[in-house]
Order: sequence, then C-alpha cells, then structure tokens
Amino acid sequence: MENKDHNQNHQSEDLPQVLLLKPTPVMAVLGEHQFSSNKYQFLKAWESPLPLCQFLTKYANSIQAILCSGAASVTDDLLQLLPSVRLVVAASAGTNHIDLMACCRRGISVTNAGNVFSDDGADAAVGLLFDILRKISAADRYVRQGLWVKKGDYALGSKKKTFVSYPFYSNICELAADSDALIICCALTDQTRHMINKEVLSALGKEGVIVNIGRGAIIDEKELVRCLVEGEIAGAGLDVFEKEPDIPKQLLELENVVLSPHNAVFTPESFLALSELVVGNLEAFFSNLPLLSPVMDE
Ligand SMILES: O=CC(=O)O
Repeated sequence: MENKDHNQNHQSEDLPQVLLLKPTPVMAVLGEHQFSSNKYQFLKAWESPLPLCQFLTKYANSIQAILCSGAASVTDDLLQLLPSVRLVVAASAGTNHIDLMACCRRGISVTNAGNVFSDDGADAAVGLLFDILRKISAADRYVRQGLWVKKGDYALGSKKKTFVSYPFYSNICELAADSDALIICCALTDQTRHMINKEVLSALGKEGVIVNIGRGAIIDEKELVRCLVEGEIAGAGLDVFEKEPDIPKQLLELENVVLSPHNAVFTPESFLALSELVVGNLEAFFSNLPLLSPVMDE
C-alpha cells in the first residue's frame, strides 16, 4: 500500500526507538552489517506518509535516541518535541548541525564519529594539496581538451620539499604569513566561523594555497573567491562550501581550484569503522556503559 508507514512494525514495538530524520550515507553500511540486528527500531521519518510534525508527535514519547548526519539539524525545537530523547549519535566528525547547548540543558548525551575519519580525511587533504601544487586536475583537463597538441607543453607546477617543523602560532595571520599552504580541518564553531578572512588570505599571499576539508563557513567564501579571481592567493583545494551543494559559479571556471563534493572521508574503510562506532555507541548507551566517542556525556 502506497501510504503505509514502513516504520510501523509490531514485532519491534519493545525495541529502543532510534529516529533518523534523513537518510545518512552510513546507513548503507549499517544495513549490511547491523541494521538487521533487531536490537533497535530505526524510525525513518522520510518513509512515513505523515507530515514530519505528526510523525514526531506519534513517536514523541518513545524515541530515545537520534542518529543524524549533517543533512538534518538537531535543533532545540526538535528536541522540545521529543522529551524521551537521551542520546544523539552524529554519523560525522562535525557536530555543527547539533544544538549542543540545547542537548546539554536537556541532559542529552552526544557522540560523533570520533577519529574514524582522520586517516582518510588527511589523505584527501594531502591529495587536494598535491593536486593544486602539481596542477594534476588542470593538466588532465589540458590533455582532454586537446590543448597539449594545439598549444604544446603545460605550464610548470611546483612543490617545495624543504624540511618541515611545526611551531605553534596563536595568531592565524602570522601562521598564514609563514605558510605556503593552509589546510583547514578544524570544527565549525562560533569561534572558527569565517576565521579565514580577508586578512588571513592576504597574509597567505600570492604564492599561498589553501585546502579545506573542515566546513565551508570556516572560510569567508566571498573573500576566497575574490582572492582566487584576483590572484591574491595561488590556489585552493575545496571539499566543503558555505551553502552545499551550491558553490559559487566563479570557482568552476578557475584553473587553480580543485573541487570535491564533501566526500573527503567517503571510503569503504571509513564507513565500516563509522557503522561499528555508531552501533557501539547505541549498545553502550542502552547497556549503561561508557559511550565510545562522547562529545557530551550526561
Ligand atoms: O564532514 C564530515 C564529518 O564531519 O564527518
């Protein structure tokens, strides 16, 4: 029947209910490994014919946990509707889509992806950096467009291989001024929003490149585009953007920019580790054991 609420499964009535507001990529892996474990009733809001508000009201007093990715925000208003929620499991390292203060006020624990994405995130950032410095994608386009035949050899790339040490900088402008490349991989918070602004980009300078695998809004994107267009910095490798999936059109036309669709950590290995962590957190929570990757443990 078209209008059936697939969440209504009498056999699972006694299982702890875990709300999913939107599909999260980890579900594909969870599906293979754990979804069929029959330990939880996963309520998929998008599969219900009910409007979201009615759906939430129907299960308001029984949903104990929320599993979410960045695609769906966990706001104070949402939590207000779900008084039985005691755990929010983020299927991401970033928690900027979760109102942490509201969770704290309501005594709700929060977990995230811990460090399961660290290796693949680092690989992707270095990949973007090499691509920008050695113009790999741009040279690929050059060959595909037949320009090698028509115009001859491609412009030189560069990659310094000097000894690297890691001094600490408390001032981001000084850090940028002393760096050839800035790799942004921190969380988006009130403190880091637009942390990379006009001053920082101009301190990075004409030879400098920037890679962002954190969150788009850590960089003032308008300024970044302006600096790239006007040659005030040398290039950018960007996995994240301020208004995903929309990206500024000018970026598409720039040869010194490498773009990827917020997929820096999308590997089978990361997702398998994430699915195990998500299930591990749910199991720990419902067995009253310490959470595996707490952001906030109430
Ligand atoms: O962007 C990915 C994450 O936060 O895990």
